[in-house]
Amino acid sequence: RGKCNLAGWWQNELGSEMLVFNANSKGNFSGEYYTAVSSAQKPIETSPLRGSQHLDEDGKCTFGFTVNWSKFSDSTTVFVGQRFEDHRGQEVLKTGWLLRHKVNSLHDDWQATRVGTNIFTRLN
Ligand SMILES: O=C(CCCC[C@@H]1SC[C@@H]2NC(=O)N[C@@H]21)Nc1ccc([N+](=O)[O-])cc1
Repeated sequence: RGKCNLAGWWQNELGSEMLVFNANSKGNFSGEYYTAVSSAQKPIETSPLRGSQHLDEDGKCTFGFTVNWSKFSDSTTVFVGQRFEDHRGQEVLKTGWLLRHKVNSLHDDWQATRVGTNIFTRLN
């Protein structure tokens, strides 16, 4: 883990928040995701995340994690990104994501995957 400790509370520009628990010696971690936005029909609920990170000493580790939108939505998001420190030494997680929601037939598969980016900073 060294300088690349992702554990703690993060927020992104959408107002979503996530709590990341300490990674183990293999770089695997888990946590909880509280999305501020959703296109699902049911009320938003806390959802589990699982991921893995590199354990670079320089603090610029890459990582990925999957959020299973548990009960409120039949969908899954995978985030992939890297940790940086900005000019003020503030930690930033630059991420890209793919959001796959369940569709009822192969004919609808074309519309099932959304893509985007999120920037996370530590929740003060
Ligand atoms: O809405 C959802 C589940 C919640 C997704 C939140 C996304 S994850 C990437 C981005 N970063 C965040 O912090 N929050 C958003 N599932 C869903 C989406 C679309 C449809 N659909 O039918 O179109 C159904 C369910």
